[in-house]
Formats: sequence, C-alpha cells, structure tokens
Amino acid sequence: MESLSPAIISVVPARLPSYRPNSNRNRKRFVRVHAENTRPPPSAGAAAIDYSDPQWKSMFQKEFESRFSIPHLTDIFEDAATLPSTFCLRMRSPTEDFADGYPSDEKWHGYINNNDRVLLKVIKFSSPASAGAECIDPDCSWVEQWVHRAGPREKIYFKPEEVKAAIVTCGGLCPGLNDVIRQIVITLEIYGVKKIAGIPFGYRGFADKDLREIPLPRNVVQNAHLSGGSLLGVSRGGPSVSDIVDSMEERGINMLFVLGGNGTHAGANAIHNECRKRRLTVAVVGVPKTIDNDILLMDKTFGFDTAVEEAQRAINSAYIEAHSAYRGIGIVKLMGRSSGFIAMHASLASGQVDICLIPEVSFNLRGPHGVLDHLKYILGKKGSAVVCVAEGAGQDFLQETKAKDASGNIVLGDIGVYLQQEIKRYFNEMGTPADVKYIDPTYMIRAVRANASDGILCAVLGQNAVHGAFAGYSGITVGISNTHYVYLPIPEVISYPRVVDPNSRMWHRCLTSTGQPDFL
Ligand SMILES: Nc1ncnc2c1ncn2[C@@H]1O[C@H](COP(=O)(O)OP(=O)(O)OP(=O)(O)O)[C@@H](O)[C@H]1O
Ligand SMILES: O=P(O)(O)OC[C@H]1O[C@](O)(CO)[C@@H](O)[C@@H]1O
Ligand SMILES: [Mg+2]
Repeated sequence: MESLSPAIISVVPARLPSYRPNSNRNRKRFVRVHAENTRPPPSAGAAAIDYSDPQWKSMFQKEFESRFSIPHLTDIFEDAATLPSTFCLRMRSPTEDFADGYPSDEKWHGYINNNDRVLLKVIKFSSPASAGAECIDPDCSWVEQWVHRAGPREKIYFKPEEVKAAIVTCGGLCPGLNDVIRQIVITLEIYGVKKIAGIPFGYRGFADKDLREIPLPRNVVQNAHLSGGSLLGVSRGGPSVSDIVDSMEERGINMLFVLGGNGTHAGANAIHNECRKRRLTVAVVGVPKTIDNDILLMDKTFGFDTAVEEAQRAINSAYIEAHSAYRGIGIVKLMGRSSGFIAMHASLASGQVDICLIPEVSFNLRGPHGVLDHLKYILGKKGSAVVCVAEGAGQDFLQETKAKDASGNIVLGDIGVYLQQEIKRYFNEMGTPADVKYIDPTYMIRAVRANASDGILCAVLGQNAVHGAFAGYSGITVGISNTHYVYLPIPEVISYPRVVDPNSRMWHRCLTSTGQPDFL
C-alpha cells in the first residue's frame, strides 16, 4: 500500500539547469537562470537543449506549455459531458421564483475562456547581470511564459446536484484558513451544490473512525472568517493515499479542496493521481496555505501579510523593552522553517530591527565580523538593539535533534533561546552585561484572523478553487501571479521550497534598513 510518507511520493518535475554566464559547458546549452527567490536545489536538473538551434525558443515554449498544462477530466474521459454553468455573475435576490437556486440565463456571465493565459514572468532583463535576472539563454532573450488563467468557465463538468464536495485543512495553522473555507462553501452553494462536508483534522480525518465529517452549510461558515485557526482543525501525518481515496469513494466525494503547504499539496497530487488510476470522476484542487510564503511562482500566499503585520507588535515590544532597559537587547523569533520571508518583511516594515537573521544567509556569531561584535557596536552607539531571527536560521549552531514531526519535517532547535544565551554569555564575559529579552510570538501570530488584504486574497482563491473544480480540472492549485489569478499544476509549485535570494533586491533593501553588515 502506498504510504503518505514525504519520502515516498516524488513530485519533483524535470528541470532545466541554471545558466552560469561564464561556464563553457553552459554556453552551448539551453539554459535557464531561475527567478529571484526560486532557485532549485543543486540536484534538480534535466536534459539540456542546444540553444544554438534556431528553434530553441519555440522548443522551450512548447516544453514550458506542456509542463504547465493542467490536468483535466477529459484526459481520461474524452467524452465527458458538459452542461452550461450554473454559476451566474448577475444574480437576483433568491425570492420564491429562484428558490431552487440562482438563474443562469443572463447574456453576460464574465466567464473565462479556457485559452486565456497569464504571463508568468513580466520583466524583460537585458543582461544576466541585472538584479534578479531570470535568463533562459546567455543573451537573456525575452521568452513568453504563459500559465492558465483562473476563473469560472461557461461549461461545467459536474452536475451540482451530483456533487459531494469536501474541504480539508492540513499542516500548521495560518491566518485566513476560515476565510477560504467560507468562500469555497459560498461559491459551491452558488453553483447549486447541496452536499458539502468538512474533513476534521487534516488527512487524518479520512481514516480516523472517531472523527466525523462536518456538514458545512452556509450558516455554519457565515462568520467563520471572524476568528483565526481552522474550524475544521488541522494535523500533520495521516493515512496512506490509498486509504484516503478509499474513504473518498465510500463517502461519495467527487470534489476535494485541499488547503495546505508543500506537504499537503504533495498529498493532494498523489490523491489526484490515485483517483485517475481508479478512473474516478473526481476533481482535487489545492489552495496553497503557508504562512512562511514558501510556495513557488506566486506573488504571495494568504496569511503572509497578516503574519508580517502581526509580527510588528512583537518587534515593537522588543524595541520598547530593549530601549527602556540599560544596555537592552530584544530578540524576536518569527516563523520560517526554510525561508526567511516573514523575518525579512517584518524587519523591513518595522524599521526597528538592527539585525535580521534568516535561514538563507549564513552568519558567524563570534569573531571580528560576527553578530556579537556587531551587537557590541550597536549597544555602544545606540544603547539598545533589536534582533529579528527566523526559526530556521543558524541551525548549524544547534545540536541536531534528529526528531521529526508526524509529517516527516525535521524538528528544529530553538535559535531564539540559543541566541539569548550566547548574547548574555558574551557580554558577561566582557564584564559589561546586557539585558536580553527574548520574545517568541510564533503561535500567537499564526492564530490571528486574516487582515483585510489577506481576507480578499482568501476570497478570490477560494472562489477560483471551486471554479477550477467545476471546469473539470484536477491536480491543480490556485495562486496569484503578477496580480492575476492562475491555475498551476501542483508539481510545479512544490518541487522545492521558495526561499529568499540573498542577492535579491528585497534582501538588500532589508539590509539597508537594518544597517547590518555581512556576518562572515
Ligand atoms: N510528500 C508527501 N506526499 C504525500 N503526503 C504528504 C507529503 N508530505 C506531507 N504529506 C502530508 O501532508 C500533510 C501536511 O504536511 P506537512 O505537515 O508537511 O504540512 P504542509 O502542508 O507542508 O504545511 P506547513 O506549511 O504548515 O508545513 C500531512 O498529513 C502529511 O502526511
Ligand atoms: O509547530 P507546528 O505546528 O509543527 O508548526 C511549526 C511550523 O509551521 C510553519 O509555520 C509552517 O506552517 C513552519 O515555519 C514552522 O516550523
Ligand atoms: Mg511544509
């Protein structure tokens, strides 16, 4: 039986090697310099294509188009029947005339054509030396990369009365989960779906006989967005893919909306594949949930803005504590297992941080260029200092725990506690103690409700998830790319975590704000 273990299910798609301008080996090859924040791991590589071939551009585009094509029910059911969409944008009040649902007979519906596309990369770099350059060939030629536009289609592949939709939220909490659940339910109801169930506590809820699915009529979700967390509950780990699909078959679920991060999406993709293997008419659609903002190809994921905003309170408290103390140092730890987006953005936004430490940028603690010497300098100059550290930063300093959570994620050591101890020790050793206060607001930040801008993002993503399912797509996820909403094949967005590029303009903006040097 296939296990839902991270080690077993590979979703890494074929990738092209990065272009290194000075490498002869690469000069003859079809290459690609990866996006700011989206560098692949060194192991990711695939067949190279000779770009001296005059056809290289069209070949690249063809390959890109096939990588970003989104799976559809007609891939396995060629003659799948369609019906006119029951989703209508011009709505009437549901009076007695429309007691059974909204009418769909207006002339203008605002539907999306299946051939509509969104441009994934919008900057034309003129040189590989340009900041953040994403070049495909050494001349940095402009190559259009189009992805599928999200939204309601004129024809749908599911009869609303035959749909049983389920929603599941997995992984850690994130502001906005309830907003997305709510919007999925509301949109399903507009299509005319009556059977909507919440799966309790993540994938676990599919197999645990003690957990009952939660009926989700509109009145249950109406005010859900007013509080943080997930009304369905979340969990890590869980049953095998085949057990999940068995359970879906037993329950008659033919639309599954999966809210979660990289791991959850790997699971969603495996569920989609298993459904195909069993030739089930099922749509599996993901909505990326990660407070860490570590999903590829998207402007951002929901909850991230809220987290950055909420982090301001902790940073400000650290600043006040530090500033009010004699030789005070405030340390704030923020989430970010492998990427430091929250710490970077929160530091930049606050303007109160003197040192920002993220997993992507190595640092020395001791020595002439170390963090501790710089803290001594700041204390001498300003009298107090604030350090903002992402949880995944500086793990080299900590003893590896070897422990893993139920999903197989490594349990990290507490860099915040370590920094506090080391900073205290350093200043004590010098005979000039510092007053060090450590704030860990991570779970407080994660539990808040979404702010207004995340609320809107959640609403649009939730709606588009439902549109995607009714349009017959499966094994897809929804995202915002260059301010437009798109459908992407799951493997493309989770092939590796999105990380901060230390050479990016954003990281340098952050450094400009903190004034910190390189700590190496
Ligand atoms: N490679 C994988 N294949 C199938 N299922 C997976 C895989 N990795 C994780 N999962 C399952 O997905 C669920 C969530 O995974 P995980 O705990 O890693 O959270 P996540 O979705 O990455 O979110 P977060 O951003 O909070 O870490 C778990 O039930 C886990 O068993
Ligand atoms: O303690 P938990 O619930 O496993 O979640 C912690 C993890 O969640 C994340 O925010 C991802 O959602 C990571 O940055 C962090 O390591
Ligand atoms: Mg994860």
